[in-house]
Amino acid sequence: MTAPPEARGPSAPPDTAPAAGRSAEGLPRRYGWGLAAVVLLQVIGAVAGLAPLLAVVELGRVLLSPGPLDHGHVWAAVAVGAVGLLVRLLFTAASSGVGHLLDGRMQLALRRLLAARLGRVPLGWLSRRRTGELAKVVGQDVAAVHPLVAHFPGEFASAFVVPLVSLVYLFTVDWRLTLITMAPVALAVALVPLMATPGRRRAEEALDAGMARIANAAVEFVQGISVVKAFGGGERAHRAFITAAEGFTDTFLRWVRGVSGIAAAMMLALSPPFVLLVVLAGGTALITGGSMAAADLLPFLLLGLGLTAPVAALGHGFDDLQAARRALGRVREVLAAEPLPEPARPAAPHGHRVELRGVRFGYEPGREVLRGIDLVLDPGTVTALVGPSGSGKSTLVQLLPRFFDPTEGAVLLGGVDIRELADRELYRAVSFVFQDVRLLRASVEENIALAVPHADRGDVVRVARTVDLHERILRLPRGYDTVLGEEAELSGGETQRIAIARALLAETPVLVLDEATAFADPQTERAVRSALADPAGDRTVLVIAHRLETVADADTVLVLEDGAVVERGGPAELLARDGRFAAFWRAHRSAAADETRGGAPREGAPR
Ligand SMILES: Nc1ncnc2c1ncn2[C@@H]1O[C@H](COP(=O)(O)OP(=O)(O)OP(=O)(O)O)[C@@H](O)[C@H]1O
Repeated sequence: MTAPPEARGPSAPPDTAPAAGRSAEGLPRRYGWGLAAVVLLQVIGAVAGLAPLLAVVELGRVLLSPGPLDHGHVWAAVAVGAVGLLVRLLFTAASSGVGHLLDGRMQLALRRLLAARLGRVPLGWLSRRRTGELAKVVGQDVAAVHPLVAHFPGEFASAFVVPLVSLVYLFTVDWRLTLITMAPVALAVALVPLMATPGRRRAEEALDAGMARIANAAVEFVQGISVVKAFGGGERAHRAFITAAEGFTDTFLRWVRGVSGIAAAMMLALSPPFVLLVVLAGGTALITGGSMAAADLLPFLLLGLGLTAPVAALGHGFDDLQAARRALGRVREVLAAEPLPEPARPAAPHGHRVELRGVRFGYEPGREVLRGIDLVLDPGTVTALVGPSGSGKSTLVQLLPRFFDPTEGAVLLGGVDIRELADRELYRAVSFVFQDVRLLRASVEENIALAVPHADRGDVVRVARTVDLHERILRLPRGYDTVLGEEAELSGGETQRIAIARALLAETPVLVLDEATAFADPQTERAVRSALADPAGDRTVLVIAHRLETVADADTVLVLEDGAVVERGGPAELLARDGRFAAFWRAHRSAAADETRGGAPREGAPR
């Protein structure tokens, strides 16, 4: 199902519509005329480039011919040569200009397509991808189309047209020496298929994969460097990088071994000395045999070299071309990622009661992480989700903001399947604070007001006060205008509180929260509590609870085990039942007691 234009998010630029001709495949069609112009200009330039050579041939003929010098002929040849040179200069420059312009446009279009697609893929798809991997696709891989657009079409066309025109001319001079002159090119062309065997393609793919492994190992090493240093595991982390680099060396050597023989043979066949040798040997034989005039050798010497040069250039471009083809393959793979289906006719939710009906979900086929979840979250209630690590808590809460769609069953908001809601509608209703908070390289104010871009400063300050950040922000170099990540860095707890402030300012009726244990400072705990306490009293809250306080204050507790709800009810009721929840409670209470060195646990008893 594709979304009609009106169903797209407000931020989608108009050029990103996935309409016909706006796919990666549609790009060559969209820029077809431009590409044709690049080819035509290049061909005219290249053919005009033959004129100076022919002029030299003519001059040779005139100067070598017996009798008085025909000045008119000489000047005509010089003029033709000069004009040819000028035309060549102008046209190849124009071709290159248009090619680079097109290249810029196509790269922009591809990046827009990628941005549009990345904006529509499930959020969960993005969180599973490595950052380095996607950055490479959007950056380097898109840039790799450069030779494909700016250089290859023109070079490819002239590599055919120039030799063809030259050959036609040479045939008119002497067909036998023409055939001899063609021998080096024919030899080189015969070697081309050996450069594109499946084995070589595999070797090239292995080379790319090896490079990607190095990039990932480097990114991971740099990202985790602080942890690695702190735990003295520097060598271990280096090892991943070194292993990747060594693996790459082996792959590279295999690739070089496979290609070097063919490449050397091609270079030899196309090298000027070899071509000259062939032409001279053939020409001498014909001249001494008396079947060709000595002056006729000149065009073969001049144009013969011109036959091989474009083919040699093509050979160099071939590797770039292969690399571009593989890069485009990776771009296409991202573009082929299934977007979350959007409804053709978005429905409107009635209220903000959340319901999960028979929800099943697995990241991979055959391995279910959620196995039939039924639950109702009523407005004005806080539901705490507890359960052992890996039981599926994060997966479950991520279904509400549509990180993924359930494989079976449905998530309903206000009685409507969230798949039937427009994105905008869903994110107006549901906000989330998960552990992995990303701040934008933007001002503090913009970061807090992400969901409400036109919020006034007063509101931003109000939520910042609620999460205990106001004083801290005032201490930043430029207060609320400080650009995060550039002018100032925030701590983990402060980052969490920015995310909570963001959610509070959005005032969505549904809030999904993962209580981060990593940042359990008193201020962040207070911020979480203010997020859970709703003055208006009708917010629907689902929280992955790690602290007993949160559990104790919840209206309902759900105990999740192995993807299924094994217990549900009020905390006091569950405690009285002495089942899974009671065990969880006791375990956490003794942990909390240990933390306070045997003192009384901080958490109160369930209501
Ligand atoms: N992106 C993913 N791709 C594949 N499997 C995943 C992914 N995320 C989680 N899982 C798997 O799904 C199962 C449930 O994970 P989930 O993170 O939902 O559990 P959790 O209860 O939130 O755990 P924790 O409390 O440790 O965060 C685990 O077995 C996990 O390995």
